[in-house]
Amino acid sequence: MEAPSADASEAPRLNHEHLQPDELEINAPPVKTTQQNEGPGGAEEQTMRVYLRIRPFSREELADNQDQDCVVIETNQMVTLNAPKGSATMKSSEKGVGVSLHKFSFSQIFGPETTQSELFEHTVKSQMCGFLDGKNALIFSYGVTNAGKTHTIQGTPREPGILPRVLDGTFRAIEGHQYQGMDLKPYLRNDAQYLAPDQVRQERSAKAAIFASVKEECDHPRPSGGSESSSSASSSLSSSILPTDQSVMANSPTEAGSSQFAMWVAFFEIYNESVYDLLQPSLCSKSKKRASLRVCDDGAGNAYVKDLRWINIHTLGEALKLLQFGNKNRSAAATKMNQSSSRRQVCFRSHSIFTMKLLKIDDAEVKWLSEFSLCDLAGSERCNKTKTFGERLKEAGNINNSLLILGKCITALRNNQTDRMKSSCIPFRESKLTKLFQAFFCGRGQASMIVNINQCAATYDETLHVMKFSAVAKQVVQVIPEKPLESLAPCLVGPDGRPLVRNGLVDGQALEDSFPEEEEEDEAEMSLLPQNELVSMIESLRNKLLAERRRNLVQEMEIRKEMGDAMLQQLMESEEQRSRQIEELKESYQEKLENTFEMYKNAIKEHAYQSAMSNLEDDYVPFDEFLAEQQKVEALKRKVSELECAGVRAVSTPPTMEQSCQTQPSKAPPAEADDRYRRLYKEKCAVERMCEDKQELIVSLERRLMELSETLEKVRDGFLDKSAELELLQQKATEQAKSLEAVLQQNITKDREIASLKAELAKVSQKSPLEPKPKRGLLANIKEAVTSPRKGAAGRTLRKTVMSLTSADSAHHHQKDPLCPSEIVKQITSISIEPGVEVEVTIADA
Ligand SMILES: Nc1ncnc2c1ncn2[C@@H]1O[C@H](COP(=O)(O)OP(=O)(O)OP(=O)(O)O)[C@@H](O)[C@H]1O
Repeated sequence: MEAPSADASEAPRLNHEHLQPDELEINAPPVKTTQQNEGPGGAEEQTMRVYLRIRPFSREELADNQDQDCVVIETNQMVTLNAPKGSATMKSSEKGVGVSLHKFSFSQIFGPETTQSELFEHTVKSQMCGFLDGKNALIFSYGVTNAGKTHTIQGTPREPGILPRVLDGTFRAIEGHQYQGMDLKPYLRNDAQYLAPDQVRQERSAKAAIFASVKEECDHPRPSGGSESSSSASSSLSSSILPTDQSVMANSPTEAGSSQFAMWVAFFEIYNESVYDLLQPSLCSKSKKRASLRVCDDGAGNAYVKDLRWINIHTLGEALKLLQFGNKNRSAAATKMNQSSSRRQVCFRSHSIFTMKLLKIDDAEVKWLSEFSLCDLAGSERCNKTKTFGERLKEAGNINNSLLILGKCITALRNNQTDRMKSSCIPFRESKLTKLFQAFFCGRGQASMIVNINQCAATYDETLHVMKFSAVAKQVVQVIPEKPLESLAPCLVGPDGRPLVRNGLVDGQALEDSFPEEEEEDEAEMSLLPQNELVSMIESLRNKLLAERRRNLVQEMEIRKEMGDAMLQQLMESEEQRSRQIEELKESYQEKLENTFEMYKNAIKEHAYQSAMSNLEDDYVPFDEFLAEQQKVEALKRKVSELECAGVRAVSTPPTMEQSCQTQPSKAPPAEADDRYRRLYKEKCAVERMCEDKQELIVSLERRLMELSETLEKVRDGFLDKSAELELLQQKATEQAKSLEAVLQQNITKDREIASLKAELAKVSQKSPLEPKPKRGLLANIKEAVTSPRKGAAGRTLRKTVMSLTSADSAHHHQKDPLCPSEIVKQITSISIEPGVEVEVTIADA
């Protein structure tokens, strides 16, 4: 194992001591990475080729800060994975469980800059050459959703993937040697069937129907749910491959001579553990329910898909049309893998398998038949991370289950090979996928795997899981027999051992009769056995059944646990969301309440002011006027006193004013003085009258002033009363807000209790899953808490909504604005409120 880099070893969590023995074993470079050993009988022994392809970051991912150096390519065979902060791996390593750095070795690593052509040259091309020489090959792409599996297998019109390149290479190699008849067709898994003329006609019309519907699609394109296929795909694909891959020309089948080649293809998917033909013309309409196909045994231990449609093709264009047709039928879904992104993208939810069969025909005799399958596995994903539910959860469960079984098979194969003493059963038959690929793992052909990963920090844990899986796969040793090719020629024998091939051709009807379906064949074989053997067989079958059931139970538990976890997570999240909503509601209610009180306060103040002003209006004397009157009085008083003084000075022995007025003068004054005296006396009397008038006016004004002061006093008292009432209302509102808060607190406590009960429920459901009970909406609870009358205070609380006030009492006023403050004030003042009676006012939301 390569030593970690200096930087890595300095980091506290990255040293070797933290590496688990498991990891050390996984990361150990395989003994037979590139070398091939000679097996018994000249068989070729080699480890399974496992390639790693790292896809480049998308612009969105870079913007989302997904580039955290999680994947570091050390050499072209060694890669290091560094756990990013926040990943489950990092969290476990921080707790001292596991490590944050993992190293993995591969047959070859292809970085983000690798082109499709380079990938093809260094991975699949050798297998394609083997295919042209009669060898079987299987390529499967494995990785999490959105890791680039489909891009690797199919590619785009501008960057064709390995499948179009294999097709292109094959057609170039057999160019000029194509078998034009359609009467020799693949049959079962390894054999060929001779077709009668009417069967040939059926084949031709089936093919024509598919191409017609593809043409229709091209003429009336509709939004594609899958890959980037388009009407121009075939031509652009073809033109983009042709100039680059000239080297393929050199790989024409060995000793082609006068031999001819027929190419047949099939395209199917495994979705929710059911096999569906993707080349069924009726499928495109999607109106009919799809018929699932059976996986049967051909009698020689090879699984095949019964009734699968095989189409004879002669050009790359035809092949690409079929690919395009099949892609439209694939089960896909829109996913949001990137947590922070709202962009959804279509991802395939099934394993798709495109199989090519090449028949080498010499003098109307099938010399050999080779098979090349490309399997685009559905993306493995964590249900709880991607928030899958319903149908998606079922799909994810099936995908994860079939990948789990694939992993089990590979692990069992590796274990059996490393410790031949402990040969354990390999569970190929537990899933359709492994059942179909079993032959490849047992030496029927070369299998290789392309592991696709992205470098996103968000999917680090899943990527690590994929890498661990591939590390095990890489240690599987494949034994491929080096038999002469002729011995692999299609051949069938019946139960009596007689070959069914006549003149190199297979009699289809005889085959149908001789090889019933799997179950029937088992029965037939068993009936030939003696009774005691049958009993022991039954016993062993029963044991197997029990073991199988146990395994299934464990698997079911695992799946249930994962589903339970996902549901629990979802529930917790919805609880969190609800608590947030409650908080928001609480805040908005409080704000509304405060606004309402502010409005009331202002309205009451205004009302008090208005009423004070209207009282004042009646008795109002402008201040200037009042001052002017007072000044006049003062002036008059001054004049009186001046006149008095003047009178005293004018009369030498002046009588008192009273004497002068009431008695006759005792001595007659001289005439001049008498006149003057009289005049003065008159003036004095006039002034006195004026003084009296003014005095009266002053008195009356003073009285008015007193009255005004009293009125002002009253108004002030009224205002103080209103303020006191307002204070009371405010206190009431505060109490109400507190009680609302208490109710909300109770609700939150109840929600917490519910959450803890759910957690318990989830735990219990791991043992015995229960249906989750429907819950009462929290909003309903809040509404009820808010609207239900408080007990105890019922007798003292007058409830009246402004809405009802406005509608019942003054419906004709302010119809469009029920919360008009002046209207509210009027309504309030129209209610006579007894002292000590609380008024609770609820503002109904307009
Ligand atoms: N090597 C690459 N270079 C450029 N773009 C790539 C590469 N690999 C993948 N992509 C892009 O990444 C996106 C996801 O790729 P793709 O659909 O092949 O993923 P997938 O693993 O097949 O996903 P799923 O399993 O969900 O179907 C596509 O937009 C594809 O074009």
